[in-house]
Amino acid sequence: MKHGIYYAYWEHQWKANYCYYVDKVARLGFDVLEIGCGSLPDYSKEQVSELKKHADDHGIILSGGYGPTANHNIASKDPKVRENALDWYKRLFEKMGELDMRMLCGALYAYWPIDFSNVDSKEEEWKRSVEGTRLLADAAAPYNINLGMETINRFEEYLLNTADECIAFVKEVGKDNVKIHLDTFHMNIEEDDIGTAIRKAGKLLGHLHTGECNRKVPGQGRIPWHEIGQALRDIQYDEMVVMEPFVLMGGEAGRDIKIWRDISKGASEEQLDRDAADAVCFQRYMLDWNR
Ligand SMILES: O=C(CO)[C@H](O)[C@H](O)[C@H](O)CO
Ligand SMILES: [Mn+2]
Repeated sequence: MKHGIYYAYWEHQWKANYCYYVDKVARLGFDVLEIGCGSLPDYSKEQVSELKKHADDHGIILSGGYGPTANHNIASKDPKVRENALDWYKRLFEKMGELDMRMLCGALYAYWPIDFSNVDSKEEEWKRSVEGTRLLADAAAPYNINLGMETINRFEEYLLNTADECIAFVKEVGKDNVKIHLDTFHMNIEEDDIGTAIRKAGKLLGHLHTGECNRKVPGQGRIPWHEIGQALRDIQYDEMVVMEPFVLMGGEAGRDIKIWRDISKGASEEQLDRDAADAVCFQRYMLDWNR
């Protein structure tokens, strides 16, 4: 099991200087840095090799998170949008390949966060999404990239809210590199039983996000970590576990994640760093059955 953190814990925008965060997370005791992929297709050769060198020098694995914008919606009603989205993802996969990135996760089956004033019937959306995801999977396969279909709560998404829905979706897509991606924050809202949801996902679970009920770092809240650790052991989960805390107001991230108060309580960067370092120790202890 590899333990990671999403860079946006420290940031307000959906892009950043990832070299800075490679250095930081290595120092704090992580194995993985998850980066926001929105800017990657436009990276120059120099930017790619600088980031790759940082990651290699620090022994950090990079994974990719992406909340697709509406114009990158692979399930859009508009065929032109779907076509442009696929082209954009192809450019992304090329850059991810150069960076040795093997996981792209998020609401890749549609876009995020959803504008609920403009939704199609779930059945129609599902059909287009299955087709679009198959195309994405074929484009990602030559680079050995797995795609994590993130199961997201009802206030942000409407296609995949529960592990059951994600299991059905992934099975229908039927591509080896399309995996289930669960997130403890979303599961806390939607699942009857978090352990059961993980066990049902079983070998199809390809990625896991962690965070408390209010998106603080793991260990500062009331998510049932023992139950999750037991379930991960039951399915012998051996992929990445990436914490995704969000505690800062403002910017694109504050708006999309809906942070309307300073959850960090004015924490300095040093304090955020200490909390992350404590959280990765906690997460290894609670979840890593193979440690
Ligand atoms: O949990 C999430 C949204 O609530 C997602 O993992 C990411 O925050 C999103 O894809 C943006 O990167
Ligand atoms: Mn998540």
